[in-house]
Amino acid sequence: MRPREQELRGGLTVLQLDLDDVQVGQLLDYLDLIAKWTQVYNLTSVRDPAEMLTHHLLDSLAVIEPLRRHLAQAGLSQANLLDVGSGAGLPGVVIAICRPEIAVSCVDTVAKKAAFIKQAALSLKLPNLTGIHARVETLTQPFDVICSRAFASLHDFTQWSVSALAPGGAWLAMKGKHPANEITALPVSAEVFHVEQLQVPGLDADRCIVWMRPKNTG
Ligand SMILES: C[S@@+](CC[C@H](N)C(=O)[O-])C[C@H]1O[C@@H](n2cnc3c(N)ncnc32)[C@H](O)[C@@H]1O
Repeated sequence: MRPREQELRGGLTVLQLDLDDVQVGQLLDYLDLIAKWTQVYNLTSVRDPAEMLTHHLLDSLAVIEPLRRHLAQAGLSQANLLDVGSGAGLPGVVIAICRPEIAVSCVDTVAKKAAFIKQAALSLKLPNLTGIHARVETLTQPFDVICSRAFASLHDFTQWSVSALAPGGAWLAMKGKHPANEITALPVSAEVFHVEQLQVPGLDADRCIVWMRPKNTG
C-alpha cells in the first residue's frame, strides 16, 4: 500500500464511490504532485499530508455522487464542467479523475496555477482535463455545470460566470455552513434549486452544495 492509500480507500467506501485501482493511483499521484509543486509555488496553504487528504481530496470527492445524480436527472451522459478559481485543481482535477466522461476545464487568474493543471493533465494522463489562465468573466464557452470551492460569494460567483453557462446549465457551489445570507443576496437573475448537506469522511465540519440556475425573469 502507498502512503495514505488506506485512508483514501476507507473514505471512498464511506462515500460509496466505486473507483478502480488506476483512479485510486491517480488520486494519490495527484496528492504527490501538489506536495511537489507546493515546495516551489504556493499552490495551497494546506501542507500536512493527512490534512491534504481530508481537507482537500475527500472534501472534493464528496461532490462526485451529487454531481452524478444531477447529470443523470438532467439526462446528460457526457458534460462540460468549468471549475472557477480552481487553484491547485480542487475540485476540478478530482472530478476529472473520477468521471472520465466529463470534460473538465479549470480556470484561474494565476498563471502558475493554470500551468499546474496542464502539468497534472499530462502527468496523471487525463485527456479530459484542461487548464485555462484567465479571469472567469472573460469566458463564453458554454458549460453544463460551473462549480467553485472556496472562491467567492454566491452573488459574485454566479454574476462573473453567467456568460459561460450553457442553456439549461447549473451552478454548483461548495460551501461550509448553509450560507443563508449569501442566498438572500443573490441577484434576481439567479435562483437556488437545491441545498445539499455533505458528510466528508474524517472531517468534523459543516459542508454543503448550493445548486443554482438562472431565473427566468421574463
Ligand atoms: C481560495 S482559492 C481556492 C482554490 C481551490 N478552489 C480550492 O478549493 O482550494 C481561490 C482561487 O480563485 C482564483 N481567482 C480569483 N478571482 C478569479 C477570477 N475572477 N477568475 C478566475 N480565478 C480567480 C485565485 O487565483 C485563487 O487561486
